[in-house]
Amino acid sequence: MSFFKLNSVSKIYQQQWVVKEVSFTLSEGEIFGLLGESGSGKSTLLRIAAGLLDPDAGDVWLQGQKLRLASDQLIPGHPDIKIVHQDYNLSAPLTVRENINYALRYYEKTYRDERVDELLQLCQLESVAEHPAKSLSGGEKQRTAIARALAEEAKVLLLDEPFAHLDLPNRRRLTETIRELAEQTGIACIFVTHDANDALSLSTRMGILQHGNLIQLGTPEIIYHSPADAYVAELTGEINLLGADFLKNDVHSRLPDGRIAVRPEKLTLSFSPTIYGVESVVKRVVFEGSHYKIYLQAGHQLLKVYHHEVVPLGKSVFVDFRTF
Ligand SMILES: Nc1ncnc2c1ncn2[C@@H]1O[C@H](COP(=O)(O)OP(=O)(O)OP(=O)(O)O)[C@@H](O)[C@H]1O
Repeated sequence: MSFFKLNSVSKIYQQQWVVKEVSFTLSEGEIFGLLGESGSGKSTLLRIAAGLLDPDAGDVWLQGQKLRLASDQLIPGHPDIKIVHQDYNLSAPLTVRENINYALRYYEKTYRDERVDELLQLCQLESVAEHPAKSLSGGEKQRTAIARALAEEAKVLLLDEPFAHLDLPNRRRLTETIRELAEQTGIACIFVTHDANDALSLSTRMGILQHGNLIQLGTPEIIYHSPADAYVAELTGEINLLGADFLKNDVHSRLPDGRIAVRPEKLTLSFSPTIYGVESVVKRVVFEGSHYKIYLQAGHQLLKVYHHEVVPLGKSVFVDFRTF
């Protein structure tokens, strides 16, 4: 029995599939990233998973129990499944502590105070506990919204674009918070994002949504290194899509369209001929911090390679494709 399961879930709006027969499962403590472009159906799927929206077909299961339809309930949703929306929905004049406390207003005071302290610590909010919500940074607001959602213990946490509008330090902090939450409480988490880096770095497993279809499901490593098609390859990072005839040997696996997908970091560049090296000319050089991205022309094929030092424009170099 899986902990949390979406079983062939579909949603149709105006005769269009917005979500089409999507199935996946989550174990306890798992963090599942749902990656897709704007309009791919991520928020719709998340609302169905929360029990807030009825699917047109399929069902959602938590610990072997089928979720009741939203339309069958006075207050839609499930007590063990919490969702944090993009707008946070905090009470601006109240402090962080008060915002979390409010979610526990029906509980006895001693328990409430203890639980709020625990959540402040878990969500790294102790230093801003007495600050009003309106004065918080985007990252602090997001963590407060998560703490409030988790005030009553839950089994599944659903996050709609949790990294949107966050700068890099806040993204890192939130990543850490979500990881710790999953490890310490065993909560299963689904987050939706249109940013491949967030999905790759946080997910234990992830799914790619395109026009409502879940086109690939797997660990970040599998999806990054063995994308199902050119769309997934391009969505998840820099990629060289080599024409079907570009490489004579078949050491690289091919995409369904016959092309070969190779990440730039898998290629090596040398300045003297090598046995398998493909001769090419440097067209453009871009500094990207940890490396230079070198654009090369090899016959009709444009290539991208990462290199540790700058290379002069127009120089002839050799690219080796054997390295994996
Ligand atoms: N209530 C509705 N009625 C009609 N169409 C809808 C409704 N809700 C969503 N849609 C459509 O369904 C599609 C998927 O929307 P959804 O919000 O799930 O996508 P998304 O991947 O979350 O997009 P974004 O990243 O922009 O939030 C879009 O084309 C949207 O216009």
